[in-house]
Amino acid sequence: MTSRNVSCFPEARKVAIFGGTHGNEMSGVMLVNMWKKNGAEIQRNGMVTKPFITNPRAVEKCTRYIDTDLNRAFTPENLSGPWDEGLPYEVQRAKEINQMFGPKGSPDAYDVIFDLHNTTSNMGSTLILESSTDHFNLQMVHYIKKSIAPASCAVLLNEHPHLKYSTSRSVAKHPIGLEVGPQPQGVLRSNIFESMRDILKHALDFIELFNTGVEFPPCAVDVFKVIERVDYPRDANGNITAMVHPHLQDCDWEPLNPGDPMFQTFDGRAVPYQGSSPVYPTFINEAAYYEKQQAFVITRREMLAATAIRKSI
Ligand SMILES: CC(=O)N[C@@H](CC(=O)O)C(=O)O
Ligand SMILES: [Zn+2]
Repeated sequence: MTSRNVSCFPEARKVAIFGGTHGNEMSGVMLVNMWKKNGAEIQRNGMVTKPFITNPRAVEKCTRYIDTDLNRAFTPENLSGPWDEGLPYEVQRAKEINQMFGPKGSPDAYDVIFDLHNTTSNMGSTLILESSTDHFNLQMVHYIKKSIAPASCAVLLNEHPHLKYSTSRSVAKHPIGLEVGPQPQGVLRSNIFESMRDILKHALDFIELFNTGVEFPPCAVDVFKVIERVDYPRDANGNITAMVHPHLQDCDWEPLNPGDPMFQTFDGRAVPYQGSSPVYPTFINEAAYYEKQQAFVITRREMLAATAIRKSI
C-alpha cells in the first residue's frame, strides 16, 4: 500500500488583513481603510475577514513608528509583561493586538493574518513566510503564484535563528507578510496598490476553496531563504562611507557573484562581494533599514516541498 501524506488543518474562519504596521507604507494603509468602508471585495463564504490598522498613531503622522518598530514588538517578554502606561506606544499596541487577534500561540488565535508592507527596494511583489514547515502557507503561496502568472511573486523565507523578528502577523496560526515595491515612503503608486490588491484577492480565494473541502496536491515552492544581513561600510562614528553600487541597485533577486561590486565609496572605489558562491540579495537599499544597519539581505534559493493539504473533518 502506498501511504499518502496529507496534512489536515481546521477550516480557516478567522482571517485578518493588517495595514499600517508601518505608518508610512501607503498601499496597505489605503487598502485597509478602503475595505473598512466597504468590505465586499474581501468577503468570502464561511469566513470573516477583518481589515485592521495596526499602528493608527504612526499612520496619522505618516511615519514608520512612534516609539519603536511595531513589527519587532511581538516578543514573549513584551506580550507577557505587565501593562504600564509608561510603556512605548507600540509595546502597548502589541499587547492590545495580541488580545484581539491572538493570543499568540493559543487555539483562540486568528487562523490567518496578512500583513501589508511596502518597500523602497525594487523587489516587486514578495510573500514573506516565517516557517518552512507550515504546509497551509506553502500551499497558499503556491496557489497565489500560479493564479497571478504571468505576473510573478517571490517568496522570502525568514526563519533565521538570529535575523527572524517578532512580527505583528506572528500572533496568527498562519502568518504571512506581503511586501510590494518599489514605492517611496509616504507615496501611493497605483501599480503597487493594484498588485497588492490582486494578490490578496487570490489569497482569500485560496482560503475559501480550502474551507469548502478542496484537497490541494503536493507541490514544490521556490523560496529565497534569509542567510545574512549586510551593513553599509561605516566610519568610526557610525556614518556610512559608501552607497549601494549602481550595478547592485534595483537588482533584487538577481545573483550576486563573488567579485561583483556591492558598494561604491564616495571617492568612487568599488567594494566587491567576497563570498565563495553566488547569492541572491534583496531589500536592497530599503529606506527603513538604514537605522537597522542593513544595506541589503543575502538569500539563497531553495525548493521547499509542501505536502497535500485538506481541511480536517
Ligand atoms: C520595509 C519593511 O518594513 N519590511 C518589513 C518586512 C516584514 O514585514 O517582515 C519589516 O522590516 O518589518
Ligand atoms: Zn513595513
